[in-house]
Amino acid sequence: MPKVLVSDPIDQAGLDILSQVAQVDVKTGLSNEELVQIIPEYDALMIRSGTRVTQEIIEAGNQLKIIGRAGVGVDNVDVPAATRKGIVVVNSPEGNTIAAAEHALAMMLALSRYIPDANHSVKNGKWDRKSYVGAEVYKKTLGIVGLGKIGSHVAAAAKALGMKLIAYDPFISLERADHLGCRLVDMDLLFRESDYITLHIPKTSETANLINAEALAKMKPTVRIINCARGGIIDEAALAEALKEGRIGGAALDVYENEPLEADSPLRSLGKEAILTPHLGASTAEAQINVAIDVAEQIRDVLLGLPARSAVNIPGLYPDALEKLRPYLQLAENLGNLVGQLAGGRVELLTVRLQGELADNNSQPIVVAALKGLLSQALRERVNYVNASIEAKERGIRIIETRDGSIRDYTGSLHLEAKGALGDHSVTGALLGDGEIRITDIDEFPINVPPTHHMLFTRHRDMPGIIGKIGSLLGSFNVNIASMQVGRKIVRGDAVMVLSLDDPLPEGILAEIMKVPGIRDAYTVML
Ligand SMILES: NC(=O)C1=CN([C@@H]2O[C@H](COP(=O)(O)OP(=O)(O)OC[C@H]3O[C@@H](n4cnc5c(N)ncnc54)[C@H](O)[C@@H]3O)[C@@H](O)[C@H]2O)C=CC1
Ligand SMILES: O=C(O)C(=O)COP(=O)(O)O
Repeated sequence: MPKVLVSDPIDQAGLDILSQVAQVDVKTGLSNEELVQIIPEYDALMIRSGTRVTQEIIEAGNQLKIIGRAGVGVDNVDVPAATRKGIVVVNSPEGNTIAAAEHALAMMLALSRYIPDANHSVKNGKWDRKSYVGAEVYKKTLGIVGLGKIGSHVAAAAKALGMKLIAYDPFISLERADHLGCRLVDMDLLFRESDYITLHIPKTSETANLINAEALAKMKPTVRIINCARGGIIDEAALAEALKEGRIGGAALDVYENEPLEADSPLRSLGKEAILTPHLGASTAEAQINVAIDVAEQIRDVLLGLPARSAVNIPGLYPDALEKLRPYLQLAENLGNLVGQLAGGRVELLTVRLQGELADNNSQPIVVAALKGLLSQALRERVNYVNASIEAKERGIRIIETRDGSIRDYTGSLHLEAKGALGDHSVTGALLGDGEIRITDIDEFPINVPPTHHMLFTRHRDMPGIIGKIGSLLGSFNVNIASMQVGRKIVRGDAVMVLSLDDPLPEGILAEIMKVPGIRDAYTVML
């Protein structure tokens, strides 16, 4: 039974799903060293924001197939390291959207009315109404940085509160912003015009320190900033200083550069103009059930050999597309494997041509599948859909993708050409109506054979007796032939022979085949 390590608190609903297919160990609060020590025995790791999955942990995880982040942000996972090692990283892109958006809205209103401090003072026996005269959000300008899932939900609610909305997000369309009632502006203008600024962007190298001293200096002295996105997007020291000096109106933070927040952080000593929560954006019962189920299902599926629906490091493999392309991915993998062997390894150029109805599809998964096949001789099970592109890049394999929808011999077919140690070789394959795969062309010789585990290819002169000789030679080595096909362009010209074999070819037989008069070349291929 596979083993799953759950290293952060996860709702029982997720653990129940994992338990159907794996031994589940919940061990929270482990140090990096402890994780490095125990990770080799696990097939999957399930986390939230509390576990930092470092390169060291990933490298030690020799059994690891999947890292599941029960939430959105994967900035605590070294995704490039996982990709290189062929480990799928999945998250739950929508499971906690509402929770995070509602937390940001709660922070905005609480900040405007000093609710945490007012509450604290009443509980401490006071009745102070003078100190807590707040501000209304109605008709104020809310600047939303990041108009994705959470930002959009915040926008809809803020609209209902009567706020004016402006947004900065270089990756969304004017139409989308318009639809949300938001005016798209540049970042500078957002900083200058906003009465409230709320952040809903991922932490990346571009967004780190986005709100620094320089940005703070552009803002209104009354601006209130809400960060329920990620720590490190705001320069905490600069923010604390601006608040202390009254250069901005307030800040509500849920996330911090270092979590837990340091005991001596200058943020902790701020007054009623600052609200701090301990990364509670996703902490609702509903969100925790959603993300736990979403990610546990994906871990279960990957452990069962099925694809994950929200992998962050498998390009282009979205569930709908995947379902449609699945038979073609198998075809691409078989053909990649075949052409790689025919080209004799050390492939420097792979041309992938999508033909017929296949030409209408996203080529990226097909190319990845072809590369996986191509590299599988060298890398065996170490290559998968996650790392095939990186491995190919590291080996300097150039890729050319083309499409030709007009080739309609079969509904959809795929043509691969590889330039390798043995020169240029090409293969074409198609899917038949019943989903069966056929190799339909090798080095431009038409054939029609299903791929099988053991295959023998020859290049020879089309002449009487050659097929019989090969047949009896294989028989003398006790190799059973499942099917045989000859492809030729002209009678008594050059030809190819493809044999599907039930048994592996024994040592030495290729040399014997090469001695048969008329044979120019012979290759064995294992798919
Ligand atoms: N506090 C908490 O507990 C939670 C925090 N989060 C954080 O919220 C973030 C956003 O989550 P979603 O809305 O679900 O993600 P999303 O992917 O739907 O939206 C992110 C938006 O940011 C935009 N963006 C990316 N780089 C940008 C840049 N440099 N400047 C401006 N916009 C940029 C993208 O175009 C996208 O529209 C997550 O990455 C995560 O870090 C998410 C859930 C809970
Ligand atoms: O989903 C996210 O990005 C979050 O920040 C939620 O973090 P958490 O799972 O509550 O530790």
